[in-house]
Amino acid sequence: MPLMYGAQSEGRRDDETMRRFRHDRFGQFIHWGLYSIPAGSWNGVTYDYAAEFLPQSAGIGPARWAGLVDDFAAPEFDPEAWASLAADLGARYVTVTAKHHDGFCLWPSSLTDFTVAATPRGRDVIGELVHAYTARGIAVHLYYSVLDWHHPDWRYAISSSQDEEAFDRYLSYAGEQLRELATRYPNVRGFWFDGTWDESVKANGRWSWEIECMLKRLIPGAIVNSRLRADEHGARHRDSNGALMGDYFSGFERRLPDPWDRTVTAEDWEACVTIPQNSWGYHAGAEVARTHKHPLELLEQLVQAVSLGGNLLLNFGPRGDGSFAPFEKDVVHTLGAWLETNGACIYGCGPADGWDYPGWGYYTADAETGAVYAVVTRIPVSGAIALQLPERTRVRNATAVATGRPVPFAVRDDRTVRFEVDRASVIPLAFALEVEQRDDTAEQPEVNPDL
Ligand SMILES: Cc1ccc([C@@H]2N[C@@H](C)[C@@H](O)[C@H]2O)cc1
Repeated sequence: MPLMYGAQSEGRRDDETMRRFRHDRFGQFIHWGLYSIPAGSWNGVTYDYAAEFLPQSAGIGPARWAGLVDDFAAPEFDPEAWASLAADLGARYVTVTAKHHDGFCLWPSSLTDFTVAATPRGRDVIGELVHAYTARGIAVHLYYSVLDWHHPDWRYAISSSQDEEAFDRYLSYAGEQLRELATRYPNVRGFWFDGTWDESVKANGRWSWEIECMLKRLIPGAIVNSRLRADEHGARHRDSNGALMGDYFSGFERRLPDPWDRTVTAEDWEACVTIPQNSWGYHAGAEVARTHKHPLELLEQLVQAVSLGGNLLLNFGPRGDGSFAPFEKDVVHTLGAWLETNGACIYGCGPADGWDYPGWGYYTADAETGAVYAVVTRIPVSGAIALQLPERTRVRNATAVATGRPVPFAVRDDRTVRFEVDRASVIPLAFALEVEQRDDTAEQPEVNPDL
C-alpha cells in the first residue's frame, strides 16, 4: 500500500557507519538517573519491580520525584573510569540514557529546568561521557524516552481536542530536545528510542518520520533504532507493508530469538538484556540477589546474537553515586577476558550460512574472510562434538581461537567431522575452522574415524 510515513529506506544500510555498528556486535547499555538514588525503595518500602519504574511502583508524583535532583551529587561519577570499564568489558559502543521515562535530562537542556544543571554539581553528564567514550574509540548512542512522566503535556492517548493540543506541544518539546542533542553532541553515532508504545505516539507516525529525517540531516549517517517509528496507520517497527523502519530492529528486550531461527538474519537487529532478572536502573536488591544471570550466560547470549546476525546491548545500572556494583564488575572481567582472546569469533562476525544450529553451541563466520567459528557452550556427555557440514564442504584444519593451537578432529563421513573436547576446557570454547568447497568429483575425504 502507498505510505507517506513508512520505511525511509529498503534493505540493509551498507554505509561505513552502519558497517561499523554491525562489526561492533557488542554494546554496553547504561541506565543512570534519579531512579539510581532510591534504587527501588521509597519511604522504607522496597519494590521488586524495575528500579527505574519506582515512580509508578510507589505512586510518586512528578513534584515529589523532582526532589531527588538535590540528591544527585554523584561523587563517584568519573567519565574516564566509565570509559575504561566499557573498554575492559570489550564493548565497542555505549548507549546512555539521556532522558528516561521520568523526564530527567542528563544534559543541561535549555528546554526544561528538570536537568543535571539543577543538581548540586551541575555537570553535563552526557557531554562528559560522550567525550570520554569517544576518546577511547568507543562509539556513543543516546537513549531518549518519548514517554515523559514529568512533562505536563504528555498524554498516553488523545481523547479530546485539548489532549491533541497538549500532546502537539509535547511533541514539539521532544523534537526540540532531539535537535538540541544532535547539535550539542554531533559526534554521537546514533539514537536509541524507547517509550513509543502508547496510542498518543502511535497516532503521530508523521512526527516520528520527521524526527528520523531531522536526526539524519543534522548527523549524516546517524543510526536510529526501529522503536522510534510508527507509520501513518500506527504500525510500529515495521510499516504497514512489512518494511523495517529505522536502521535495525530493536524489539528484542530481555530476550533473544530462538537459536535456530534463521529468519532474523534477514535484517540488522540488536537485543538489549539486563544482568539482574528485571531492572535496568540500579536496584539495591540486586547487590544481594541470587537471581542475576551468570556472566557466562550473558556471554552465551552474545555468541547467540552474533550467530544470528545481531548485536547484543548489555545493560549496566551504576549506583546513584556513580560507582558500579561488584556483580557488574565481575561481568566486565569475565566477558572482557574471554573477548580478549576469543574476540575474533565475535567482532566482524555474523551467521555462518549453511551451518545449522548444532545444539552444543553456535557457529559464526567472519563477514570479510568467511572464516567459520564453532563456539562450544555445552560439552555433550560423550565429550565429543559432531559438526554437520554444509554440502560439498571440507574442513582443512581447525585451531583453538584462544591459543592458536591446532585441534585434532576425525572425519566420520563426507558430511560429519568430530572433535574431542577436553571437559576441563574453558567454555565457551571457540574453534576456527579452515573450510573449503569440495569439488564433488574430487576424491572423497579420508575417513579417519579412530582419531
Ligand atoms: C514494560 C516496560 C516498559 C519500558 C521498559 C524500558 N525499556 C528498557 C530498555 C528500559 O529502559 C526499561 O525501563 C521496560 C519495560
